[in-house]
Amino acid sequence: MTEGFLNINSEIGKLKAVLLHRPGKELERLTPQYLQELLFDDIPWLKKMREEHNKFAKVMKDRGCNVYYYEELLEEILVDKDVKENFVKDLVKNCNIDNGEFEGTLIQFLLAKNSKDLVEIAIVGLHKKDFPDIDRELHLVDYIRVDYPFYINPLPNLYFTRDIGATIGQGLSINKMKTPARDRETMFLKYIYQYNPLFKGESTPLWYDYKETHSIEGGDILVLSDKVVAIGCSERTSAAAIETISQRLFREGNIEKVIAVEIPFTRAYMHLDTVFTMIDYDKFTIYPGVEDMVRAYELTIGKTTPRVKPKENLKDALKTALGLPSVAFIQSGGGDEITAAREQWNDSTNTLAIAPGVVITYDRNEASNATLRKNGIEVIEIEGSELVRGRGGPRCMSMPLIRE
Ligand SMILES: NC(=[NH2+])NCCC[C@H](N)C(=O)O
Repeated sequence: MTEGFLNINSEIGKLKAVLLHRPGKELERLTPQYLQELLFDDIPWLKKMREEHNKFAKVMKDRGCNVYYYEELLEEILVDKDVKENFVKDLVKNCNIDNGEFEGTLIQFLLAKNSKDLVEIAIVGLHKKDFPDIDRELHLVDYIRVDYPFYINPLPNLYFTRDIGATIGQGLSINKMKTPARDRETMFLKYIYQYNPLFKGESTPLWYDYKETHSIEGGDILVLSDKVVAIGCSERTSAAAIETISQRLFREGNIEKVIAVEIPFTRAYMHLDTVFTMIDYDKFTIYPGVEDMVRAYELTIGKTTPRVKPKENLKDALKTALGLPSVAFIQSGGGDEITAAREQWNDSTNTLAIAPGVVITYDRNEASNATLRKNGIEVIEIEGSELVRGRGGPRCMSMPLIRE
């Protein structure tokens, strides 16, 4: 088997390649009416957001990391006629048009676009007013959805590339998202995985597929070492998915232990990485508000499903699984309850380690950043006034592909 491209054996090894998506016009399709459905709490200002995102990418590039863009990888594969045809059909199928005749018209409309424009529509969406006014017989569904603005929904959450897929070892998990708002994002990743030569499909094991039943999202997946993965059991990631992926990692990969971390099922803590991230070999940052609420379970290989052993607490579970004499939990928020809660909402604990003890964070989380520095961590701050409005930080906005 040829060497694959992907390689992630830790959360903290020097970051060499990462997958991002630069926020685009899909963000300008957010309106108050559809905020909740599209998983936003506020409407960002795109121009500023893109500036912030460019700086985020630059910080990583300056430290020797290759930055790949989702939209570019997708564009590259769509120059192939057959891939494009399948892609367009899948795209339209995903839109629940419920009108076979119109579906055909839409497919022809999209096939006539070049790769760049097609990717743009696939991400930004297709507003009804951007579709040529054709004479067609209206079906019941057209009357019923007359007020709904889109034929193809926008994907404003795509810049949170973390959640869509997760590199574990040399393989990839193409995640099954919990909500329809993000479904299509993972379908795109599957196309990239299958057809972009970068991913060398045949030498990259697939740990999970977006077509499976139970949801799992990348914000819950933390690769702690070449043998240990932590997976949050959360509002977004189900216990059943954790069992399925764990058993595969044990059987077909090098992973020996999975620590399932049960966190409260609520929007503020949607994924494990919104309250807990790894920042050095033996250091983690954690939101103090959840420390007593999380429960940890150790999963190891079983006959058909993994064996599950409840652990005393998270710290203990990490210490034994990683074989460390001790692990340090650095509490976010600088010791004040109100500050900690406010900064957690603004992703203070969603740090992205780009090397052991070196993390990228939002500058706005002043108290949490100061605490990290006091604990010997190098903190690289980026501005995130607009980026944060989608409820995600540097970790959510990045999907690591290669770490040293
Ligand atoms: N890994 C993360 N914490 N991602 C945050 C994703 C935020 C996004 N608006 C969502 O609700 O899906």
